[in-house]
Amino acid sequence: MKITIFGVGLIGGSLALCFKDKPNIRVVGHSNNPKSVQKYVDRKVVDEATTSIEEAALDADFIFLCVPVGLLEEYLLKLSKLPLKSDCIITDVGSTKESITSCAKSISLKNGYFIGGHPMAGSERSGVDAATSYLFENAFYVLTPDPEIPEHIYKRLEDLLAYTKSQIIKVDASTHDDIVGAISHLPHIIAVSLVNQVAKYNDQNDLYERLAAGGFKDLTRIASGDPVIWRDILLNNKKILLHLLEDWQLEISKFIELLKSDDGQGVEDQFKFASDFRSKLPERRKGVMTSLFDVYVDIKDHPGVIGHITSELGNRKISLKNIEIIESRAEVPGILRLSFRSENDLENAVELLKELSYSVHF
Ligand SMILES: NC(=O)c1ccc[n+]([C@@H]2O[C@H](COP(=O)([O-])OP(=O)(O)OC[C@H]3O[C@@H](n4cnc5c(N)ncnc54)[C@H](O)[C@@H]3O)[C@@H](O)[C@H]2O)c1
Ligand SMILES: O=C(O)C(=O)C[C@]1(C(=O)O)C=C[C@@H](O)C=C1
Repeated sequence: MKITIFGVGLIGGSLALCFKDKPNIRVVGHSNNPKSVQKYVDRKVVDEATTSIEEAALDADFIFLCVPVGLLEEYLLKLSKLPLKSDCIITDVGSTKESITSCAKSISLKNGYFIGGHPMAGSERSGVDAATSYLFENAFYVLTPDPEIPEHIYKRLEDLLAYTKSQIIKVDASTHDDIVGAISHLPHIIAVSLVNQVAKYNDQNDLYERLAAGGFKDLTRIASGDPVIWRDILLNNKKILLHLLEDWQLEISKFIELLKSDDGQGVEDQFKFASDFRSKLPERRKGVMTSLFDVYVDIKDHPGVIGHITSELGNRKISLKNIEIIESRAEVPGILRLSFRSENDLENAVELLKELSYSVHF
């Protein structure tokens, strides 16, 4: 089976890694740039790579379009003019679904079928170097098949995506764009605006930058997303985003009023409502930066404490996926976030840390 990936970046590269070395699968990457083609092969992200669209598409059983949203339709049009393998499935990973699914409906693919897709996992990083086979694990993977897509074709794509260990969910394209506009695109705009607001104050006094800590960093991680990727997403979902931004202005105005009128109860109510809603969100829909299997450990500020924890874990053959110092200031206890790849590793680590009298929480 041949799987072709156009755009072997964060998402395309991660998909390639999910499929590579699986039985009877050959993964082929495409790039316009001969140096990138060589890099994909050298890094073993794909089995083969080419700069020729025709060669990449020829005989492919599945084609994944993983380029920026603004290029998806162009690629689909090019593919529609090529002789595709019978029953070839073309899918995309774009963060918006309405325009590409309408485009697919308006053109006829020779022998092929188009099914829109969007893995709800990612990161602020981009490019093939950020790709990982774990990216989609436990995340939702949205598919937006046209009602006319035969069930057995849809099933073929669903079966292949099992390699991503994601959870497939079928949603219609326009509902997808409404919801993802609110839970992904709007937050990216807010994060960027907030960072830019603070950057202006920082021009006058760089203490802003130096004091920016947990809250600011947590809220603004996504402001580091790739500018071209986000330009395309926001312009493509402009209609929905303009409504959402108007609603956002109302939310902000609410706070202006509450503060102007010293309405402490109103402020409390806003926080309480938000906290109640947030606590109901599913525990884990992870990107590469978060994990289902995390534990937080309180650590005292003395030399060797991190080494002690990691070597004790190593002695018990518990492998760490990631380690992060959340807070570390002289004389003040800090917090260590330890991430594991499996529930079993997490449980063993927690047992060990408790034995060693560390205070752990989740
Ligand atoms: N970043 C995320 O968190 C995320 C999550 C889900 C879906 N997506 C979607 O996935 C797609 C890819 O995003 P990404 O984050 O992997 O970006 P990326 O920048 O890591 O990868 C984009 C790929 O497209 C290629 N590309 C860029 N411009 C090109 C051009 N002009 N011609 C040919 N190829 C070109 C790049 O070489 C790269 O391989 C986008 O449609 C995005 O909306 C992104
Ligand atoms: O985790 C992140 O950094 C992301 O931005 C991932 C994220 C999101 O907003 O949740 C970004 C874009 C996608 O299309 C899907 C997922």
